[in-house]
Amino acid sequence: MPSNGGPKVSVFGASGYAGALAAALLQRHPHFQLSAITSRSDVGRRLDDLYPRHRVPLAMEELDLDRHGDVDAAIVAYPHHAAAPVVAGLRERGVRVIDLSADFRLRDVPTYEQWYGEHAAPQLVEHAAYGLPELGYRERIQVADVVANPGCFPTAALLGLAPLARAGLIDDVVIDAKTGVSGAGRAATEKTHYVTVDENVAAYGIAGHRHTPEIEQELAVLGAEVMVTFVPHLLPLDQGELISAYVKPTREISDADVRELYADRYAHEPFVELTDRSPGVRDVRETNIARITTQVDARSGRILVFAAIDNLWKGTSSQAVQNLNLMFGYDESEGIS
Ligand SMILES: NC(=O)C1=CN([C@@H]2O[C@H](COP(=O)(O)OP(=O)(O)OC[C@H]3O[C@@H](n4cnc5c(N)ncnc54)[C@H](OP(=O)(O)O)[C@@H]3O)[C@@H](O)[C@H]2O)C=CC1
Ligand SMILES: CC(=O)N[C@@H](CCC(=O)OP(=O)(O)O)C(=O)O
Repeated sequence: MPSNGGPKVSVFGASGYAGALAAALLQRHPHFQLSAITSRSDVGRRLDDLYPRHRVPLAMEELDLDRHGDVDAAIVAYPHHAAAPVVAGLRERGVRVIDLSADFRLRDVPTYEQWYGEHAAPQLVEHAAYGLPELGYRERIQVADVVANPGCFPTAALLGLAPLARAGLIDDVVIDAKTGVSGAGRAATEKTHYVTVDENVAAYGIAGHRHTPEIEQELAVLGAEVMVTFVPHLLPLDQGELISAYVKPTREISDADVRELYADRYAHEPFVELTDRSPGVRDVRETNIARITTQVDARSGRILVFAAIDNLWKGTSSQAVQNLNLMFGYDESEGIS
């Protein structure tokens, strides 16, 4: 364990894909000290035994809020519902928290309960900052005690659509998304079984994926009050995510003007890459980068937007470290460039 004197951070749920990567990024971070990692089913097991490539030589411990809460910050990498009570316990101990689950992303508790069921810590919702810095949340994240790290699909979709939303250009939008299997977490199910996924591609969550209200909430904040059609597809990839968005614009706009809008909006964003080439998931693999391209379809007048991210990096764990950097006053690229 490094003792570089920087803020101490615990990672809860380190045996999962997101928690393990968060621990690995913190382990080699120039400022933070990875203090402890926890799990329920892998207590005593070293993380570099479970995930050798992450090279974190620490054993996972059983959660003890008093001991593991004696830190400056924590990353909670639990599933939704399980996260909220632990986030509340950490806040009672004064720990600043980044929650990777969906528990604090939706600002309206009834909307959360409609999509996820009963909320275990509704009193904390109004205190959470939405952890997508590029959407204009940097100042809120810097002072936040709870940061709700966005969902992976909302990260890609919102980064792809934000310039259009801010410009009042979205009349209607369909978001078609593709994801690798690691997005479903470590537990194997029929949906993620090799035999189901290999050589296959299929839509899921068709009747309404739970990321839909999160995307709508943030588009509305940016000025686009739209009902979104969002359909994800599962591909035989481990990591990576691509969204293809089809926007009916509120007014006619040229391809050059759309490109200029994006270039202006993202000119100073270290983690947004604009490209003329259709972005692929391999272009952003194991990076905190969102790679985006736009194209106006001259025939239909629709604006087409493509955005690729790595679901475990910008979609989750490296974005969490980006947020942690902001919360503790470091350059937001530290440890994730
Ligand atoms: N994978 C991805 O691409 C993304 C994930 N996220 C979110 O990040 C969080 C973690 O995801 P991911 O790592 O993929 O999931 P995993 O299923 O891989 O890991 C979940 C972790 O939480 C622990 N856990 C599971 N159930 C409970 C429980 N009831 N109480 C306490 N701990 C529990 C698990 O270990 P153990 O059972 O040993 O305790 C494990 O450490 C989730 O909220 C997910 O939605 C967000 C964006 C993208
Ligand atoms: C392949 C797969 O199942 N992916 C997940 C997305 C994971 C994620 O980003 O979302 P949360 O943090 O909101 O769980 C899903 O569609 O639910």
